[in-house]
Amino acid sequence: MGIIEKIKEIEAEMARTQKNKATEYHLGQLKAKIAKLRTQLLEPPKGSSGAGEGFEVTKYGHGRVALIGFPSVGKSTLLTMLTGTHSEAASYEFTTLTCIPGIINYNDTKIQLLDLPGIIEGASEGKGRGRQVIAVAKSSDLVLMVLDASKSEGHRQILTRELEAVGLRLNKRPPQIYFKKKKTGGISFNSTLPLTHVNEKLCYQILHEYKIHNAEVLFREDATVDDLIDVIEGNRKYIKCVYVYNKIDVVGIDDVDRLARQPNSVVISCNLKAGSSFLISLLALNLNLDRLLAKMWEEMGLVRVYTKPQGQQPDFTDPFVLSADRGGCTVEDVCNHVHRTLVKDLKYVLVWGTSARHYPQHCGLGHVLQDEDVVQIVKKKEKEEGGRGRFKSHTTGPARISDREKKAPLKT
Ligand SMILES: Nc1nc2c(ncn2[C@@H]2O[C@H](COP(=O)(O)OP(=O)(O)OP(=O)(O)O)[C@@H](O)[C@H]2O)c(=O)[nH]1
Ligand SMILES: [K+]
Ligand SMILES: [Mg+2]
Repeated sequence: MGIIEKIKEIEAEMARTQKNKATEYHLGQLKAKIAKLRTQLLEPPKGSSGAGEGFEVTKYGHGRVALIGFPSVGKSTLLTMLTGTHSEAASYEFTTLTCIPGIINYNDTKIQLLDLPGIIEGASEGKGRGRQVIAVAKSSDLVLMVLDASKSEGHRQILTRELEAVGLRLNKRPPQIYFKKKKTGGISFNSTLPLTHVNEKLCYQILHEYKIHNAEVLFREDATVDDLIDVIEGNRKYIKCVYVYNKIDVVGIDDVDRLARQPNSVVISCNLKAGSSFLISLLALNLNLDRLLAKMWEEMGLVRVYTKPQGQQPDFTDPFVLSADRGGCTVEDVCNHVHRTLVKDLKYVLVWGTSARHYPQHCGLGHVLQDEDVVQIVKKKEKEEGGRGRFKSHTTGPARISDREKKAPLKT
């Protein structure tokens, strides 16, 4: 029996089993069995890179965004409109067969946008090009789930299920469960609060299913069995998702209004034909793509940091772009962007902007920067070479670092 058949069989058994106190252990065990099989399913066939032909696109720019959706919802049309890169669009399904990259220039940053083939129900089991598409989604910083505003709302749930089945978790944070495998000592199970979904026995049973007999488990929130399995599997990818309802030109204003009010959603139209009603043309004058870009930017959480040479204005067209998800946003991270060895030469930085308590603030390596902050990097050498004098002219406070900072020079 193949893996998919095994999953189907267990799913059928779960559907048959009534949910109650007496069956919760059995159901938990079945969930763990399915999770293990799904992980097996994800392992690339021996000898392949896993990506698949036409899907190996090099990362480019400051972040990667993937367009995921059913066929013919308008993914390619949207890519062409946002990036200027042409991706074939047509009224038949599966027009796009590979991964097509484009670049969005936004707020002085470059964001890689990837057009992908449509995926269908069963994609997680390998239907269509589902597996390749999902692998690309996993490599992204943000997923734009493109939906057809005129089609069933169930599509959003079906797609979410497909992505969840392969370990993607949309707009969720990792469960607050500490889990560590041990060599000996048995299983220690603790929680910092009363649990309503999982107890010690259920936890043991799940771990037993994974043949784990020595481990430390600490629940820091009232997590579920599924959360526990996610933590044990350890291969889940937590990724942000914006739901993009396209083709609002073909639905009524009430539907547009309802969809636009859903969390993490943006309504757009890529196809404003001459025949559209006056109201819709007004509403879609700019097709709401600017709103989509703004939402995308907000969700990516990119942090632009401008460096200011002494005695000069910063170059506001050329930021260093950092991200908490990709490498971090501290002064140290900026230094590493500027030059590999800068950290060891750094004395401190002066910071202007929203992360600073006063302007400029003296900061060390650990200081966390915010979008549009300006930094001036002061190196140790500059002082010895008489740089301190020049530097002095830019500070409002004393240009001397305090004795405390001398002892722990790079900590704030
Ligand atoms: N009415 C309307 N039609 C649209 C809109 N956006 C795209 N279309 C049309 O929808 C059809 C499918 O568009 P595509 O861009 O090929 O869709 P896709 O999601 O890339 O499709 P696949 O690559 O086949 O998965 C085309 O005929 C587009 O012209 C829109 O906002 N409104
Ligand atoms: K199409
Ligand atoms: Mg397409």
